[in-house]
Amino acid sequence: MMKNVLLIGVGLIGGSIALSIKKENDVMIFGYDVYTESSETAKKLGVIDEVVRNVEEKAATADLIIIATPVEETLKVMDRLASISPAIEALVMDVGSTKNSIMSKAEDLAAKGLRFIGGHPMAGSHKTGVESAKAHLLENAFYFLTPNSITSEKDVDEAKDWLKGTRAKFLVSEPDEHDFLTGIVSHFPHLVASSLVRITKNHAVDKPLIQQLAAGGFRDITRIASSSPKMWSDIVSQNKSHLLDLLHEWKKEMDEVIRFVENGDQTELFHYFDSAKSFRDSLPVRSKGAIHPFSDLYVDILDRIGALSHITALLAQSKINIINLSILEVREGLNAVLRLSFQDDNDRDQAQYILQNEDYLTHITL
Ligand SMILES: NC(=O)c1ccc[n+]([C@@H]2O[C@H](COP(=O)([O-])OP(=O)(O)OC[C@H]3O[C@@H](n4cnc5c(N)ncnc54)[C@H](O)[C@@H]3O)[C@@H](O)[C@H]2O)c1
Ligand SMILES: O=C(O)C(=O)C[C@]1(C(=O)O)C=C[C@@H](O)C=C1
Repeated sequence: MMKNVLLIGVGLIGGSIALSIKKENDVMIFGYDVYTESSETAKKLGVIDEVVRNVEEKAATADLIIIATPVEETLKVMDRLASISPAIEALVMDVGSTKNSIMSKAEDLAAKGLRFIGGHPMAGSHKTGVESAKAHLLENAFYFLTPNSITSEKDVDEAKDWLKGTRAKFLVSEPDEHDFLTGIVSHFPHLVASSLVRITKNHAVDKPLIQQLAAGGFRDITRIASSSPKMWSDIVSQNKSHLLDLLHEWKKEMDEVIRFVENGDQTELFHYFDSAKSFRDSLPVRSKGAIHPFSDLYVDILDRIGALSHITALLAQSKINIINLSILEVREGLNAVLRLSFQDDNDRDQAQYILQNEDYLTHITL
């Protein structure tokens, strides 16, 4: 029997989950967004089946409701759903990057009959909006589920079943453990990336050449600073306590770095970089999520006119879509490394095959 899914917040993550649900289920997906243009675009793209204007009416007949708004908005949407009378029967899930505040709200609303399970896919992008949604965005990524005290095993299984088309790997966790872990690997790095960009911006006022030079490493470490400011200001407000601890730890770490640099002690500096390198190199490169939102291929190229266009033309002829492209190192006349990002491993492997046949030296990892 056809089921009804109501998506509230029709953006990158909500749209991607809607597409993955469509793949596996006989469903009608109804989309509501504060910006009606977003839900209208989603309908044109086939991400949702119908644009919703009256949330309360659709919620009453939905089997599943997915809240995919910025996390401060999620709290308001939850209140709104809990105030519907008679109480809605749908399983309600969210996708927010924080879980403590949302799950404590869910505990409060459980008394009003709101059947809620928290969720957070650990993959995404700095891009926003339904135009960037992909059915396979969350493939192989970890997907946190945070049940509350009244969530039954049956609800957890129901949630996993709805989300099976994401091909994500589920992790059931306590909300506070979730916020601690994601604080370290996602939220805190975000603050650091934005602070690096701001320091650079301040210097660029007097020295505009900085903007031209900020390529390679700077772009790698600051990509996430291009994400949605609303999404991130909401996340930081909701994970305040863990982030304050981490920021104090970071200050101490920087004091130590200042000491190493002041002392000019090569051995201390070497160990500092070496221990960071060992841990970074040990991270699983093939898993999706925090480290690898897309599949990358590295290609050695010569610094010659037409070198880039030759590669992009070869891939275009085979209809392989390059999601992103960057040059990691280039000094005049020497080899450079071109990093090509693809939507998935399949595209990457095909690209590798084509380029190797043309005698390009390619690598999956650097
Ligand atoms: N972007 C990522 O990498 C990522 C990954 C995992 C989880 N998340 C979480 O997913 C959620 C959505 O993020 P996104 O990246 O899809 O953002 P997005 O900006 O692409 O989509 C959010 C959508 O919610 C809409 N919206 C805002 N307030 C609303 C409200 N009150 N009612 C209805 N719609 C409203 C916006 O108009 C927008 O279309 C956030 O909670 C975020 O923390 C994001
Ligand atoms: O790849 C990115 O652009 C992301 O920022 C994705 C990322 C992350 O930090 O890993 C960001 C926030 C989400 O809650 C989950 C994933």
